[in-house]
Parts: sequence; C-alpha cells; structure tokens
Amino acid sequence: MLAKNTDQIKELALKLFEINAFKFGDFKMKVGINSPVYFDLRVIVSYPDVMQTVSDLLVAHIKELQLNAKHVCGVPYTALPLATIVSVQQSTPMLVRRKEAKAYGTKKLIEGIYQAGDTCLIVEDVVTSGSSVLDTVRDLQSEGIVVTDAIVVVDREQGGAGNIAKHGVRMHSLFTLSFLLNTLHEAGRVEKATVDAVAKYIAAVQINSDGSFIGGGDKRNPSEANEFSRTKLSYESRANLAKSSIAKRLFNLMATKQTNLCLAADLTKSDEILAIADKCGPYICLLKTHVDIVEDFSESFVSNLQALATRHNFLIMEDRKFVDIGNTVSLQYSKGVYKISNWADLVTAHTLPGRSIVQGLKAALDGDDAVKERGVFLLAEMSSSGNLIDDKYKENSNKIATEGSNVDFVAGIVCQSANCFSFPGLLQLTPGIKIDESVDKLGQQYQSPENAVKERGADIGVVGRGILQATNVEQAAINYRDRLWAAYTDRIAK
Ligand SMILES: O=c1ccn([C@@H]2O[C@H](COP(=O)(O)O)[C@@H](O)[C@H]2O)c(=O)[nH]1
Repeated sequence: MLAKNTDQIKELALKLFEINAFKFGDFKMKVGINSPVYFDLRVIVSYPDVMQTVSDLLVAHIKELQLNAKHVCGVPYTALPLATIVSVQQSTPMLVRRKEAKAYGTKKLIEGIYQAGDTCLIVEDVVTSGSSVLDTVRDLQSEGIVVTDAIVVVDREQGGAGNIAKHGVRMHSLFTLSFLLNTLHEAGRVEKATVDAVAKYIAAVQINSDGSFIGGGDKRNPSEANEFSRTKLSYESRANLAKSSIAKRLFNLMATKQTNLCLAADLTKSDEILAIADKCGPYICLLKTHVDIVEDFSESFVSNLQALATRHNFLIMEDRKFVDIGNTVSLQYSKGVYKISNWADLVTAHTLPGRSIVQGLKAALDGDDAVKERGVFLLAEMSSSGNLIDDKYKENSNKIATEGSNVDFVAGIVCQSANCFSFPGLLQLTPGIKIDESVDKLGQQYQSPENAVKERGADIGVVGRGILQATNVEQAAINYRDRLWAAYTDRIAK
C-alpha cells in the first residue's frame, strides 16, 4: 500500500464495510474452508462512486509503481469492470480472458489484439490463495504474453502473494485484510477482540494455490478456524457487527435486559393487549402485534402501547407481513387507518416481490434519520406445515437482507433454521414456540424453546398462545423468558 493515498484508502475501507462488500460471519470459501470474513466486491457495480474511487486508486497505484505494461487484463468476472475503467483511464489496451474457450469461431481464450512478447498487467479484486490470478497468468502465457505484475484491491494475506510470486509475478495490493480491520477498529466500527480473532484465523489458515494448507493439516474445521459463527457469538458482540441501528438497539436491549422473548399479543381488544403488555412487559424484548385483528383500534391505543414499551423497555413489532409492489407497500406502511410507520419500531415483510419490498418500506420514511429509527424482518421461512418456501427462496431472501442498499434497514430474518443466514449482525426471529411441542388445528407447528435456540438458531423466540392461554400469563412469560435465555447462554458457552 502506498502512503500517499492512505486517507483515501481508509475512507474506501469504511465505505466497503458500509455497503456490505466486506462482512463478518461464517462463509464457505472457494477453497472449501469456512472463513469469518468475506469480501463481495461484486456489489460495487451498484455504487458508481465506489467504482470511481477504486479505479482511481488502482490507476494512481499503477502510475506510482510504474507498471507500464502494454495491456491490462481483469481476472473474470468481478475484476472485469475495474480493468475496463483502468484501461480507459490510462489508454492502455485491454485483453479479455474467457473462462472457457469458445466452442465455435476463433476458439480463442484471450480476446483482444496482441502479439507474442507483449506485456500485460493483471487486475484482480480479492486474492486469497492466488489461484484465480494464476489461472489468468497461465492462459496469457500460453499465448506468449509476458506477465510480471498483478494489481489487486484486497490481499486477504492467506498466502496468495507468495503463491503468485513463485510463478514470477509480483502482487501489489491497495490494502490488506489487517489494514482494513485496523481501519474499522480505529473508526469504532469493530471491537479489538474482532480484529484479534480474525488475525488469529489468518495466521492459522495459510493456503497453497492448489487449495491445500501451507504447513499441512486440515483447517476446515470451523471451530478451529472460525470464531465468527453467528450462533456462537454473544448478543453484545453481534450488536457491534449489526449494520441496522434498530438491530444494534435490539441486541443491546436483549443483552442488558437478559431476555430473548417476543410476545405475540394476538388479541382482538385493545384493552386486553395493553393489559398483557403491562403484565409481561418486564420479561420481553419485543411485543408483536397484528393490528388488523384489533376491533377497537384507535390512536390512543398505539400511544398507550408506546408508553408501556418505554416504561418496560421493549420494542414494538407490527407483524404485517407486507407483500406487494414497492409503491403499494410504501402506502400500506405509512398511510390508511393504522399509519404503522408512526408507531411500530419494526415490521415484517415477505421477500416474494423481490428487493423492491425493502426499498418500498424505506421510501415511506422521511430521510436517513427516520430510517435509523425503524427496521424490517424479512420472512425466509414459515412455521406453518406445507408452506411453499424452498431452499432457493431462502437463499434469495438472505441475499436481499444482506445487499448493500438494504443493510441499514433490514434488522433480521424470520425463519426456522440456523442455516438460513450467517451474517451475525442480523437477528433470527423464530415463531412457533410452545413448551409442549405440538401442532394446532390450522397448520401451526411448535417446537420447544431449547430446540428453537440451540438447534434451530433462534435469537428471539416468539410465543403467542403459550402465554396468552396460560392461567397465569405473567408466570408463563417468566417461564418462557427463563428457558429461552438459558438456552441462549448454553449455546454461546459451548
Ligand atoms: O412463520 C410464521 C410467521 C409468523 N408467525 C406469527 O407468530 C405468532 C405465533 O403465535 P402462536 O400463538 O405462538 O402460534 C403469530 O402471531 C403468527 O402470526 C408464525 O406463527 N409463523
């Protein structure tokens, strides 16, 4: 890294974290190992300002290092747009490497005009073992092109630079993983413990270009290599990793109040809801409503509920399960009889309409400060038997939740299984909890608090009729609070 651009590079590092191009979690890497950190620079194409900064820095770096090759070539695919901008900015002709040779026509692997003996600079986004850079080097060399240097945005410091050097190619990076972590720490975005844990992982997991481990052994065991598995981290440390302000607030509230119980207040009279909120308020982190079942809804009902939320320190979630085009959802959230955005800290939404559902909800709020006060939980799974959700739907819901433009507003995911998502800054809300595991007559399936938290990854357990139908609702809330909380403390202690 060159000292001249340090401030700009630091700013870029913070921006990459902000747009979720860099994240903490438990990620499966190309080489088959789990990693606590992941770079997804594919997202930067959606941020022209970030593209501009990255390519400006690459060009400045190339000039300073005097890497005067005749061509530039991006490693497919993420680095292709970066290589294109570098090529245009420097007026250096580009070469394009195909991943597979064409089955027809020229059958070329390298597109562009070149001659044997020409030099070429490689552009890459992220280097782990260096194998992708080396694949590109090999194909260029097979055409007689000379490669002596590669410029990359991020060096994960896991052996890539050394592996590439063994093939006679010098690797230069805009920044390293350690630099990025220290920058995030200096800016107060991550704790020192996080920096140390990742440093430990990097030191332990050094990779050869064929995917084997430098020094031998098998580091694929996540408990040895990765301390960032979402279900192993405390709510306090996950608060630091959360990108949504309300998720941070909820994690901290749960940790200080020592409760991960959400009460589903599915009652039809406002007085009944207020009475149960008052009785159970001291034991819950969240109170969930279905406001459209309340027969005597009024503005005073919501203001009284908000007063109870302040008195007992819980948040309010309207389980509206929005599912429509962005414009309609925006109106449903903020207008009509209920004006949900005025009083519900959190809402729920299906991902069926696609990413526009999140944008629609955000559009109803008045600016960035209002967005910070609110959040959404996206439904990726349901507890009802025979529901139509499949693995692809789950995976795509997770993608929507972690996309850069959504991360400030998506606080969590409603789901039933621990493998639904890995980003530790999101909360898993799991409904369908009852001490006597059973089913109801209309398709609801229940599991015990212990199973929900320890086996299925629930961070917050939702209990409705298990409390509402108890003879002593306050005592029932205490029982569920105690069992859910004990299951969580057991989970992180193991
Ligand atoms: O998959 C889902 C999503 C939401 N819910 C809601 O949770 C409560 C559960 O109430 P119980 O009385 O404990 O069954 C209810 O408000 C549902 O709308 C869910 O059950 N499953």
